[in-house]
Amino acid sequence: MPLPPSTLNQRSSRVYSIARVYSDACEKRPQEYWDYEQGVTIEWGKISQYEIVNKIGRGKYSEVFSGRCVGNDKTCVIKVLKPVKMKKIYRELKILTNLTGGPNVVGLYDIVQDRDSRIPALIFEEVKNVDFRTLYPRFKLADIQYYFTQLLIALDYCHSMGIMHRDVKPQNVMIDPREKKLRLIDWGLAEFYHPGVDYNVRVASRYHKGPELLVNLNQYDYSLDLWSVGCMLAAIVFKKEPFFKGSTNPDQLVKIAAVLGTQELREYLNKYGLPLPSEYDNIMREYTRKPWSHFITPETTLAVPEMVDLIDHLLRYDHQERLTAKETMDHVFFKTKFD
Ligand SMILES: Nc1ncnc2c1ncn2[C@@H]1O[C@H](COP(=O)(O)OP(=O)(O)OP(=O)(O)O)[C@@H](O)[C@H]1O
Repeated sequence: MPLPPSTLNQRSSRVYSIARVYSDACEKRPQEYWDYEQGVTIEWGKISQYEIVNKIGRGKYSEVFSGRCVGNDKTCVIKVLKPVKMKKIYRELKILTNLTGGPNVVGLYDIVQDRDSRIPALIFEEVKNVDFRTLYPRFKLADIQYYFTQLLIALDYCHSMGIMHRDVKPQNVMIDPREKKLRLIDWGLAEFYHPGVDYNVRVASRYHKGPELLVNLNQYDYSLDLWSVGCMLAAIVFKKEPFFKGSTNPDQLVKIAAVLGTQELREYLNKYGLPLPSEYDNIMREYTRKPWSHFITPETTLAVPEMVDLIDHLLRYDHQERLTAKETMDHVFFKTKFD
């Protein structure tokens, strides 16, 4: 039985931006692949198979525990979802089932449901993560090359599968340095990309939000994730965590404009025929673009020219100008040997 038409791939009446790569990744796959509106068929596992060991995290949308699988005594992570719209739960499940097994994507072992509350819990592989505030300050250029290649492999994979992560930030990149293992987690805000569709700009976490989200440019795409990668790299290299530290969402764009320039922001908006939202009327100032050398100090030994050039090609207002995940991996920074 064919599925009824979906609202998820309905194009806007004015299409002004389309992804430079993988724009047809969903359209070329069957509707069952991306349509989570009609509900998804879930093969529920047995909750009795898992035991909670202790609490390891609390997010906006979940409580996360380390756990044990009774059957094979393997450790796992149990993410108990908070009650949100079923549509959001279906989306996370559909995306995870499509991506699990992909390179550096956190592995989904099982989906179980509490008998009484019927609240779903997701069972994941556990990563022995070292907090980024401890790990990143110790990174040498070779470590950045290695771990960011792993992150870009995960991103290029999900983009090629028609999925934007939309919440890339250090807290969602689990790294086990002993095993040299990196896994991209938290697919709760991820979404399928369809060309010409207007997306909600209330995604990602403030410090890693791309300018497109802050100016209400709804036709964004995979390139949003590359802005967030640029923010992560700039924070590590210029020893400024986070690199853009806005106190509110509008202030986040002000912090970006103070580096990339206000005239350059206007040129970006003009290209796509969008106004600067009125919420900026009283807070945006005329900033001139700062050269990257402004952030170089005796401590920023990681800021070699290849690295600075890479950051420059990621932290671009214009989402269409940013390097894609693949282009980033091909950048000279990743081809240079550092010791
Ligand atoms: N597979 C895993 N291995 C190790 N730790 C994990 C794993 N999954 C989640 N965590 C921990 O739990 C925290 C919350 O998980 P997750 O980001 O998936 O939940 P969330 O409710 O969507 O969070 P947020 O509100 O930050 O988006 C993570 O930041 C991490 O510290």
